[in-house]
Amino acid sequence: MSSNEKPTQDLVFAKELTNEFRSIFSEQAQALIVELTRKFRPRLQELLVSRKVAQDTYDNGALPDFAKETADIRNGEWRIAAIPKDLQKRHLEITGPVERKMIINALNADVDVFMADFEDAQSPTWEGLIQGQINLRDANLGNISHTDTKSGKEYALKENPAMLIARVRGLHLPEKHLLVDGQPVPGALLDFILYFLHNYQSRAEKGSGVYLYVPKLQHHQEALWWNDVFSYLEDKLEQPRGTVRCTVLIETLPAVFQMHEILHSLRHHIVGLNCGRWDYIFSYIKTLRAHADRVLPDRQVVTMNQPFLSAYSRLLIKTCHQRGALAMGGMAAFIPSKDSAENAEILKKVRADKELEFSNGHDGTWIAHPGLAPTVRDVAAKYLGDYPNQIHVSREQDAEISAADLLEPSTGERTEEGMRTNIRVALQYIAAWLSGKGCVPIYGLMEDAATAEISRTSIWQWIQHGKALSDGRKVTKELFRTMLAEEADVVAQEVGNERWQSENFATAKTLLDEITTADELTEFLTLPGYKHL
Ligand SMILES: CC(=O)SCCNC(=O)CCNC(=O)[C@H](O)C(C)(C)COP(=O)(O)OP(=O)(O)OC[C@H]1O[C@@H](n2cnc3c(N)ncnc32)[C@H](O)[C@@H]1OP(=O)(O)O
Ligand SMILES: O=CC(=O)O
Ligand SMILES: [Mg+2]
Repeated sequence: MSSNEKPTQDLVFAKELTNEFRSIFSEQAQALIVELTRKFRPRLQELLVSRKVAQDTYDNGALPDFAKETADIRNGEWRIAAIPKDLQKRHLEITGPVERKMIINALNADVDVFMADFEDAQSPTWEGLIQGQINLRDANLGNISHTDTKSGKEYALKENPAMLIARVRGLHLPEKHLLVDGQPVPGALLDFILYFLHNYQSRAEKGSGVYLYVPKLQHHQEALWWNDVFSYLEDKLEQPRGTVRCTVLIETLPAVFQMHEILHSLRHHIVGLNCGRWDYIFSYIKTLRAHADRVLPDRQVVTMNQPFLSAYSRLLIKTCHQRGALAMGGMAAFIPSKDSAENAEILKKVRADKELEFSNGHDGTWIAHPGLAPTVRDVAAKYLGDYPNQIHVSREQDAEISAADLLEPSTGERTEEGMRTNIRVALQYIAAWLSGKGCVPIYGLMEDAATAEISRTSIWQWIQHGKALSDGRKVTKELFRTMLAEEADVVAQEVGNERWQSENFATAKTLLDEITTADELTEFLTLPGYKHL
């Protein structure tokens, strides 16, 4: 097949392609998008319906549990395919959106891996995503460079940059700018096809594969769908089985009960699981939305020390090591401060969080900012020394972790300050996301799609269950609306009138109001948000 661009009849672009974007949508790319969409979209649509069916059972009182039908897989003796050498050591991974400057900075940071994010850290604007594909193609070719238009600063790759792993979008997100047979192409499928097509050759020349993170799975059948997609494109492009190697984020509550099954479904393509703790907390709220006894307290107290989160991390490690897979830790949302005393406190908190992860048995972990690398490297070295990972450390002797442990209700207060902070954070994040920025610093923390989801669903859940704040006031729609008006004024003061007007704050306020006061929980804030992009 020629790789010259020639639009096919079956594929409709909502926007005219720029010359640069045409290099991404070659004739071959277009044909693959049509073929794989036709082949895999119907099954994906069924899987998304199954999510709703499962949620109905939880809304009717059932709790997630380990499935009887798959006990054989959980109890069987098997391991995933051997992990490629260049993926065995992942002590430290930095993450960030697929922006050109960030990619270069991340690949040059003192980390083992850069997770380039089409998901939580990336607002899915058409321009941002397709430019992101160009950026990652150039990064894998080793010829990425950038000049900052404001500062004039030049950016180029250092020798031996970090390993690049791309995270595709979640299965729920459509790509409305690209239609096949009149319907949007699944965003995740598009990200995968383009990333595979434009990078498999440069990766193979390095003796490496196409490495991915797969987010937000809710069922092992979804893992099987991905497995089939990977195999199909490998075969189509005559690449060996296992060219794609993925790490799956366990970041939904239903998925934690299916970790063996997910590893098994993807055993020829997977290398590990990751504790995506922020989406996991969001999913805990979402899945248990109807369960009044499991409503979470203030976001600030839902740390990895909460029993349900500790059980999740420990079970993930035990499961992975039993199957020869890496057990990756998650993101401490702290970012460095310019104030040295404040920064020392932040580093202390990051160190404590990472000590907990590595001492539990994680093989690596995430940071949001290069300034955290020395601290976390130090912790990794303490636990792993010269070992690439601690898969050899069996957790078989650890106590059983039960469904009850994974679902344990949390203790902690719901405070007025917690509620007001949730409102300000969600408002500012949604405004940033609508303006094309998927990850922003807010009040000293990294905020992205997953953390913002916790803020807004917490309030929704408090309203639905009529929970009381620590001062005795019941959380109602009226109380929320009063606070939203007040906190919007605070944010307007903080950001100034010009930014408030130009950066979608008014739209964000309306959207936050709608999704927080609706009686039906909005599945993802990015779905109604996407209508505005
Ligand atoms: C829940 C989850 O899914 S976690 C995964 C998704 N989230 C992420 O990926 C978060 C990634 N982190 C970030 O996006 C950023 O760190 C932010 C937005 C939180 C803060 O960024 P900034 O405000 O630019 O931070 P700051 O001004 O301190 O940056 C200093 C330098 O470090 C760079 N930097 C900061 N974070 C990163 C990063 N994650 N990767 C690469 N470079 C980075 C900046 O580009 C800047 O470079 P420059 O000096 O060349 O201009
Ligand atoms: O993707 C990571 C998370 O914590 O969510
Ligand atoms: Mg996530």
